[in-house]
Amino acid sequence: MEDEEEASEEPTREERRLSCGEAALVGGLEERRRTGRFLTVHKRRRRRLVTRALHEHSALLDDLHHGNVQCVLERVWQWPFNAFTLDTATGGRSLPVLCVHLFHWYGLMDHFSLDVVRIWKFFTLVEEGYHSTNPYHNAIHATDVTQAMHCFLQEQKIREHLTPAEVMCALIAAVTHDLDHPGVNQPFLIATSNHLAALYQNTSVLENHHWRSAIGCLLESHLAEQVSALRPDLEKQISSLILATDITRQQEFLTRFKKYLDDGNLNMEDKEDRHFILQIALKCADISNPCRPWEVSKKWSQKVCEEFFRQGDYERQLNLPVTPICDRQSISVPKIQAGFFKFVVAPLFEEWHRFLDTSLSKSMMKYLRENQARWEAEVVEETKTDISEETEELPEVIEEKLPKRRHSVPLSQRFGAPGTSHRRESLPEQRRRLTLGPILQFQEDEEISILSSPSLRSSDSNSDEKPVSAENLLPDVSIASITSSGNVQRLMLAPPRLTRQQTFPPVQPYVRARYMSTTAEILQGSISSSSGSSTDIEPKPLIREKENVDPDSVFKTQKTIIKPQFPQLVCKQRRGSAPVSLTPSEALPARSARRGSVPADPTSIHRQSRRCSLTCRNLRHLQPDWIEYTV
Ligand SMILES: Nc1ncnc2c1ncn2[C@@H]1O[C@@H]2COP(=O)(O)O[C@H]2[C@H]1O
Ligand SMILES: [Zn+2]
Repeated sequence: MEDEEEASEEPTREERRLSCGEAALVGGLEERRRTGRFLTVHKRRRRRLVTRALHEHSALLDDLHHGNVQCVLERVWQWPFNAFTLDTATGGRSLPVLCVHLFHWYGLMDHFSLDVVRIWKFFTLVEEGYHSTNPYHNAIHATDVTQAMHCFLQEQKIREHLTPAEVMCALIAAVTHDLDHPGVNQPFLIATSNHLAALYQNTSVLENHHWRSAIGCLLESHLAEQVSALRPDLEKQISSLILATDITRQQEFLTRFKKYLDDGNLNMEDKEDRHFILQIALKCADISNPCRPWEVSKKWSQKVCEEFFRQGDYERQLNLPVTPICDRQSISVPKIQAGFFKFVVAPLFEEWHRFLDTSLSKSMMKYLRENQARWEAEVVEETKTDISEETEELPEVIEEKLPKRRHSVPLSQRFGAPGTSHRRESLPEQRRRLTLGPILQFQEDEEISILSSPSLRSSDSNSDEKPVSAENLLPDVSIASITSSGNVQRLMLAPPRLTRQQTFPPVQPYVRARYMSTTAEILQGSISSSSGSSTDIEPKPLIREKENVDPDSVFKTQKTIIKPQFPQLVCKQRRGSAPVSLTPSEALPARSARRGSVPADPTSIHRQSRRCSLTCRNLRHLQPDWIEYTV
């Protein structure tokens, strides 16, 4: 036996042909094989014991975990749905569990003869494409929006007219509508010279990226092959639905929707009108969290604000003007919510209710009003506290302070650690205009003004700062999302404790390949722009691709464009929106690179293991020059 083991340590012919990374992998497998016998014994013993236990106590045969999931899924058509509960019941896999369930429920598998394995693969890829470290834009948000969409699809006015293809598009668009969201908004990507902003010419940057990523998943899961006849229409519809979720286009859609309702000329027999209603449905689903029961709604509110505040923290650290809605030091969660509910959600849902006029729409409006009243009451409470704080101060001090910004926390705490929530009031003149959301600005006269300008607004506190550009953010920044190699070089020369922010794309090459192959398809012109929408910008080609793009060719082509800058160092980086600390001493060899948002932690082990085969397959592509580009 010893001889056998010694012999097995000799490199085989196959091993000799392997690259370094692959050899390490095979080595790992060999390691397992050697210890495998031991493990097998363990497994056998355990299995016997479990079987015996089940036999003796038949009640244990009931799969509790499965039972919980079934219980939640049975209520999936009800509006007071809690995506967090489903996520807990499914062990963090709410997205594929819900979607596969819905595909079954709608009979889409049978209708389109879809392979269940490919369906699972597709939804697993989608799930993995969401950044679990985003407080809000993660897979649970996708689950929540998909469930809302499912509720809307059940409404008679909609249901009786939809074709199976339209149902499938609506569900896919809902679940992929924020795919690979970096947790920061478009102006941030523009201000930090993210390559996505350049690729999509600063227009619907995220939404263009989301739908292309969705098509990437369809291709990689080989689901696209199964619906090849439908594919052009499918892609067109999915892209157009996702592009409609660009919140800066809210007014455009609302005006059109109102006109349809006023004129009464919506014809659900007409394909274009049905598509428009699906666009509105997805928009409503996307911002439907204020219409959920208070406990669920409040949780979403806190999560979305946490994500805004994180962005504000990044902006502060980058010396960028802090987007007012993202400034934890000057705006509170209740204020953000009260404004968002009143100026964004209510106007859309009022029209949606006018269109549906059912018990569902009544119920949503009821929750919306109740929740809105709660947030407004909290704002009043806050104001009272602020006033009482103010009156405690000496009159002359108040007088002195009046024309200035008022801070409820000492200025020294301005650069407090992310996560600490300090609220303070703005200048009196700033109070007149409540600026909400990184995108929308609400004025006191209750009009919404859409900030379509991609450039960041200047803030008074930063007006003296040097102009915003990636160049002058360096090397004194602690977070960067910089794609130019010159900047990257400068970053690397900066003091050792650098933290960098990755917004896109993930380090893991197979995911990169997926997105790149989507881009490649687009460049071939196989995906036409959606419904003539002006926001669906054809991307400037990053690379010229051959007809059938395989990951290898993508990486090779990419390499010809991007010059190596800092070998090895970024391998520790994982994908995500949260800053990832990185010091040269922490850098790992290339084979240690993992995909994700935060440094590896034990809780992510099960997810990692699911990805393992894909990671291994592409390990040889982890060339430092390519990885560096992805940061
Ligand atoms: N409860 C909320 N409060 C404030 N903003 C929200 C809330 N829910 C959704 N949003 C914003 O509305 C946007 C809709 O599109 P996204 O999901 O991309 O990003 C969302 C957030 O920026
Ligand atoms: Zn969304």
